[in-house]
Amino acid sequence: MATEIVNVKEFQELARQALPKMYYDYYSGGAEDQYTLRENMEAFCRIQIQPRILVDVSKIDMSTTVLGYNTSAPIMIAPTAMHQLAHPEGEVATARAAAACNTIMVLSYMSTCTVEEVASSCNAIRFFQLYVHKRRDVSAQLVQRAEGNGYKAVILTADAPRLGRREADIKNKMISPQLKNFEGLLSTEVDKGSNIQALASETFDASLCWKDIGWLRSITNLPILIKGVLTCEDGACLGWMPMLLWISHIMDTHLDGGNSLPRMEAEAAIKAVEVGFDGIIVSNHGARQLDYVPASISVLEEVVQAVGGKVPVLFDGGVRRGTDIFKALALGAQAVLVGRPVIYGLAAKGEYGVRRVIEMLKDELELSMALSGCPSVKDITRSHVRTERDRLQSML
Ligand SMILES: Cc1cc2nc3c(=O)[nH]c(=O)nc-3n(C[C@H](O)[C@H](O)[C@H](O)COP(=O)(O)O)c2cc1C
Ligand SMILES: CCCCC(=O)C(=O)O
Repeated sequence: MATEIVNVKEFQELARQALPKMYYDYYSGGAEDQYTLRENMEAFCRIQIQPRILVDVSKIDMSTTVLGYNTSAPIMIAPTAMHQLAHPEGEVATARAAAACNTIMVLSYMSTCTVEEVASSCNAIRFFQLYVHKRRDVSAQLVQRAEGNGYKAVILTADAPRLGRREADIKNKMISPQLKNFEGLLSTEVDKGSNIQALASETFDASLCWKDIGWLRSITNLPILIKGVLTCEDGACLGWMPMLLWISHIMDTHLDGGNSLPRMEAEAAIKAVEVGFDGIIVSNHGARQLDYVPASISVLEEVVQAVGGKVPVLFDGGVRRGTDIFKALALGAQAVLVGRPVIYGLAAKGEYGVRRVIEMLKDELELSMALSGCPSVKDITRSHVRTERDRLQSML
């Protein structure tokens, strides 16, 4: 008899056994040295939980809202490309699992099932992730199809003017399937170099910048969130060195103020709000773009502070445990998105596997809340966690 799967991480090994190496490497890999890939998970380990005792936790309520939509728990499915390489039912299976768990799914611009197929497969609440294509009319058509098919928000991924360097994909000559969303719109059969790389360079508009957001507003009435903008060294410095914060405070107060590192971080967050985004996703793209950026959990708090509650802040990168979700909520995220574990569940056991992944994370979060004295998500506060920065500050 097969041994019982007891946590999300164990699905990774099942996926490795189920998938051709080329696809497993594509899903699991990160950029270059994969430093940030390791950091995304290890940074969670450096945050401790500070539980409260003797709180009535006989009932735990994990439900929350994201952009006004009710969800059973603050856990969403991150946009990840090409689910049919993991399982023949692809994104349709993922969406059905999302519906069964009452969780929000973000469909990738690079999906293998079409926007319409996913929409008609179930009643999951769906958001649509957007890459801005070099041919703007292609992206505009996709956004309008999503809006017409009941997707509730657009998530603009802003950390991919070019594709990160994933060396396994280069070695494996990773090939992407034909993406049905683009049938009749453009050819995705590109056969030079690493096909995935060629697909990306054919697609991504590297000239996209802040001033183009007006164009995006003009093509849709949906709320627009921005994903991946706020992960930079600035936040990590702030997290690691309280002295730098102090020095920067002095610089801000007494010098020109415009060039200090933490200020730049805050400005990026504020800019996203000023430009009119309806939400922010703190993300380093699962460590697949620029290597040596900080773990996304280590910059979350600075972003939350800079945004100051004006729009919701969501989070992704390295979430593998209910305690990870608890930590992200304590640091100010409204919900987390989960990327690879969902694909591993899909590869191992199809729709059922995705459901199990989400259920396991929900069960772990519920237990974490009970054991830390938090009967509802709003009871999870900043003082329920202790970060490295807190520990360093307490030494001063
Ligand atoms: C295989 C794979 C494909 C991805 N495809 C996309 C994509 O099409 N669009 C996007 O915005 N992000 C994409 N991402 C990034 C995820 O949305 C998310 O930021 C990341 O997976 C979160 O980290 P985690 O995998 O540790 O949970 C992809 C990630 C992976 C692993
Ligand atoms: C060209 C496919 C890009 C999908 C993506 O965002 C990723 O693999 O991280």
